[in-house]
Amino acid sequence: MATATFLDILTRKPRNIAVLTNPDHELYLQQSDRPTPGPGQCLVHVRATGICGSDVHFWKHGHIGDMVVRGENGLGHESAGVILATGPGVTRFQPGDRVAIECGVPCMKASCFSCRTGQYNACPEVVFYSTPPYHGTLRRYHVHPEDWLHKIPDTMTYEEGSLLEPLSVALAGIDRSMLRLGDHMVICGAGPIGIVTLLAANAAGANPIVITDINETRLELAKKARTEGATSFELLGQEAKLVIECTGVESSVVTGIYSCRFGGMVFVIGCGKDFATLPFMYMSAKEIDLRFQYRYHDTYPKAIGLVESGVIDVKPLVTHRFSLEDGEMAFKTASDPKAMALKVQIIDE
Ligand SMILES: NC(=O)c1ccc[n+]([C@@H]2O[C@H](COP(=O)([O-])OP(=O)(O)OC[C@H]3O[C@@H](n4cnc5c(N)ncnc54)[C@H](O)[C@@H]3O)[C@@H](O)[C@H]2O)c1
Ligand SMILES: OC[C@H](O)C(O)[C@@H](O)CO
Ligand SMILES: [Zn+2]
Ligand SMILES: [Zn+2]
Repeated sequence: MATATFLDILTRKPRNIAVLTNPDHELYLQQSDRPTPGPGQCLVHVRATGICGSDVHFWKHGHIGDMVVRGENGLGHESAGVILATGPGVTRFQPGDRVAIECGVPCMKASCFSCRTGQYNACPEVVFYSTPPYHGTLRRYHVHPEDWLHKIPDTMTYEEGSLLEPLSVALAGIDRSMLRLGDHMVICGAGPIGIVTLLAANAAGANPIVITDINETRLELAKKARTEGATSFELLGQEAKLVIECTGVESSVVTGIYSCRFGGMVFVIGCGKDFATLPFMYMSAKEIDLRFQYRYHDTYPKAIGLVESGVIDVKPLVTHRFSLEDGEMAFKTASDPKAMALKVQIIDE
């Protein structure tokens, strides 16, 4: 069965295709040869990839902070697929296994403080696929170290597998924000990160939850995506104990700060400008904590369990689907507010 899958796909689709950008802000498809898995690596046929706000940002703006697009750069880091072949020494996987790809591959050396202490998202040598200078996983064939692949159950779709990545961001944020049952909460921004944070915060017991956006459609999508049981969706009734900021836009961060109660916390997931002006002394007089999230560590197993058990339903996030060949159109849709997209997926059958 697995061998048939392998031969079938390679015969039908012998060439690798990827979606790339470059320092001139162009977006294009590029063909290349199918890679061969080396020791400890698996060859994955990437079946579903979601477009992240960061992918659009690298394309349109050429950088996020000091991560700069300096050459041709493949996009995409929210991917799931099926293993077609394994390299020498691979022990945990075999062809036919369905996997989610964790795109940050840290060094894991004992001499690396971040890796040694479990905060591998801070590894200075991390290869994060799609962050320059590393190509992304928005490609047909991708080789990946087996250690950073996560088996997904047969009941989980590839799309859900790819959504484990933004869910990982939200889970890491919820964890570090120390959200507690019954916390009054505001989420700024109803993009995919804001909505998946809404789903996770709802599951974690925040109540009530208010979500903001400047785009009505996004707020409607947030309402649709919320799970049964989320209450008091529109009225907080008092200042927030916790604000999770999912836009990175300065004015939104400031609004978040003014929504906070004495001793509350503004937890920033969104990526914004290099410098921001904040109401410094207001925060001081109200003892408002400001914390940040940078990617995630050790979230995939938890995310798989939450989706598999139905505690978090990520499916409503997907609004548009395109083939890999239509990758350019997929990015235009993801970045055009008139398209009213939330999560755009690129699918390769
Ligand atoms: N920290 C991390 O590790 C991490 C990981 C993934 C994504 N991100 C960042 O998280 C952010 C959200 O990602 P996304 O994919 O949801 O992006 P997105 O652009 O799809 O969503 C952002 C939303 O914010 C809304 N918005 C803009 N200005 C606003 C304002 N002033 N008030 C309220 N809402 C406003 C937009 O209308 C949009 O719906 C991005 O900045 C992304 O780069 C950070
Ligand atoms: O989901 C992961 C994020 O998009 C990336 O960390 C990005 O913000 C920078 O590379
Ligand atoms: Zn991302
Ligand atoms: Zn390291």
